[in-house]
Amino acid sequence: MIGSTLLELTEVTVIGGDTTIVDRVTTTAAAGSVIGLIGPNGAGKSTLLRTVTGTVRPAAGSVLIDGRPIRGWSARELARAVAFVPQNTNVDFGFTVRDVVLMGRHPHLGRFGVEGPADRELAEAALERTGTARLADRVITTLSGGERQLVLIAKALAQQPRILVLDEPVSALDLRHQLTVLRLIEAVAATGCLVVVAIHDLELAARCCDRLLLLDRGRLLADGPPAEVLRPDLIRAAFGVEASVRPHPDLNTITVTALDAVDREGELR
Ligand SMILES: Nc1ncnc2c1ncn2[C@@H]1O[C@H](COP(=O)(O)OP(=O)(O)OP(=O)(O)O)[C@@H](O)[C@H]1O
Repeated sequence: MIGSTLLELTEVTVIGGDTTIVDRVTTTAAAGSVIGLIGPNGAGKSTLLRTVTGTVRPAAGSVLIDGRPIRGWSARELARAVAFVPQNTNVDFGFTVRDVVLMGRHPHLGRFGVEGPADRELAEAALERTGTARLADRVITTLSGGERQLVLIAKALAQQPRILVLDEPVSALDLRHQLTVLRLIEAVAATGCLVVVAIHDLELAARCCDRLLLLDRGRLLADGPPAEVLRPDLIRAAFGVEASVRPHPDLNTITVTALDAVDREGELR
């Protein structure tokens, strides 16, 4: 169930070199909802996600969690509230999968940093939920890209965050594992967690997100339910493609098919 506002971005602006990477983005997101971040390569999706995880500091604007600016939060406080699954799954050399998932518990451990039985149980549960329990004793560097992606999702689940931030979580996954992650996202949101996910697959985005934010060259071009954002004119303006957008024949969702590349400097700007 969608709850009250948990995350508020106000006029968030990020500058890199002499480029404005994120340009005055304002939005809010409620606990228990799934927010999808879509847009072309280089639109600023990862950068915007990293303003929520606190790893990128906006040049202007504010990021609030629970009404409090995260600028003043300690790294540990932030890590308790926000879990991040990055796009490039660089992993810690030599650790087993179980060790990596247990690391998700670190922000919650006491002064001596020792995991207890409850932490181990949460890690095992996260391994089960992501279908990675059979890999638990493997060294993470020996896993395939998709397996690694699932393990990092397991680590984030073990963290029990209030906000789960995922950057392209299904990019390396086969159809079945994409569904696994889709269901996990739904299940995590049902527990009251806010899920913010950057995703290129517009059909998956439509299926799993309550709301989509369409970013284009750092600017928020649209913010609303999937059916309102995945319109041919908006897709043309952001992605530079003519697209066919149709109701799905079997499911209560929509299909998006790119037909032709067109000039991106379209009618919307
Ligand atoms: N430190 C920086 N200095 C200059 N430009 C940067 C810097 N960091 C990122 N950029 C640029 O900002 C733009 C947005 O990058 P970002 O990774 O946020 O995009 P994205 O929407 O996640 O893209 P993709 O879909 O390709 O992952 C890119 O053009 C990138 O090259």
